[in-house]
Amino acid sequence: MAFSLFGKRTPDPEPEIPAAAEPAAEPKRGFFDRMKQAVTRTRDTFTESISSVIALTREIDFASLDKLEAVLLAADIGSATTLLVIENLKQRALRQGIEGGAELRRLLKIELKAVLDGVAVPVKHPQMPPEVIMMVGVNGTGKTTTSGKLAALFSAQGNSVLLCAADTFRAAAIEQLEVWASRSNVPLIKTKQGGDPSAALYDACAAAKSRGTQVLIVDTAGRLHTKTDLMKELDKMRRTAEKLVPGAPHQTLLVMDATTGQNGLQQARLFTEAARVTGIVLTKLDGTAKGGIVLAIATELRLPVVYAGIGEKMEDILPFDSDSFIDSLLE
Ligand SMILES: Nc1nc2c(ncn2[C@@H]2O[C@H](COP(=O)(O)OP(=O)(O)OP(=O)(O)O)[C@@H](O)[C@H]2O)c(=O)[nH]1
Repeated sequence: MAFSLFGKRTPDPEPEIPAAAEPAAEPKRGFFDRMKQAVTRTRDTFTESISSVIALTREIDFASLDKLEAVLLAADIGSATTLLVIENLKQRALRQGIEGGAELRRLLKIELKAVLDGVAVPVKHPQMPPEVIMMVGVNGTGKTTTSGKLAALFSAQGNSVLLCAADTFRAAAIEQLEVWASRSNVPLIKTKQGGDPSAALYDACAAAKSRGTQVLIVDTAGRLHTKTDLMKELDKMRRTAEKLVPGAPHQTLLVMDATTGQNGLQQARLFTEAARVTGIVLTKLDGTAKGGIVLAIATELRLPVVYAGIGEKMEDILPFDSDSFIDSLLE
């Protein structure tokens, strides 16, 4: 993956936004290593709780699977996922037996991957640029940061990118996005605080079309108001975008904070009902033991996690991949 985007470094006008790493400061780690590092705390908790079952050398019986069920229920993977996985393992045990802990671990990995792969949806990229990506979600989940990181990532992959600051509710969000834009050398369209987000989006769509820009990333406001208001605002934005760009927004990414665990799911539901969400960006996967929420998202929201935020720096974003995630969780 091309993460070689840190040659240029602009001075930091806003100290609260962590600076991108210097090329020499971070050794180039592979994708898997970065995912593994990010889920360290989740893995530690998970491994510790299931170790007594996984360590068994005798054939796995229903009592062991009930024990596994109890520890999975206590983890953040959610009850629906747990019940599904345990039921499948019990069927398997009945049919052909499960030799011991090592075999159980292998089967558990297969089951958990199947949960994630069951909701993977291919993105419908537009035939003509721009591809419009709208970022939605509750305050503080990391929408602005993620918009900046994605702009840098897509641009490093050779795409022309435009950022749109449609979070006109919080003045600092516009300034924050400006910093990210200048860091990644990506142009930005904004309006003043309190302005109409749809007006900013209209200008951005028009600019992206006339400039032949490939990707337009739209940072929206994250305030949690009533579902009706939220729907109205997001609907208006969608209609505005579609007027100028057929099929826009092509992706609506809901940004969720992994540290909020199961609580975040409830708020996420509001957005999935109000905006036609196509995928999840799960931020702050680093430093939380609640990474198992990825599985609850799949079972309960029926949406794929498409990117994972693994830190505060510009390069701290990974395209999500179920194999790397589950292999990192259950080495
Ligand atoms: N550790 C870590 N911190 C993150 C990550 N993503 C975002 N953050 C931090 O989370 C905080 C909130 O991020 P913002 O991007 O301002 O959140 P927002 O959703 O745009 O907030 P509003 O504009 O109020 O809606 C910032 O301090 C970010 O640096 C991540 O993947 N890991």
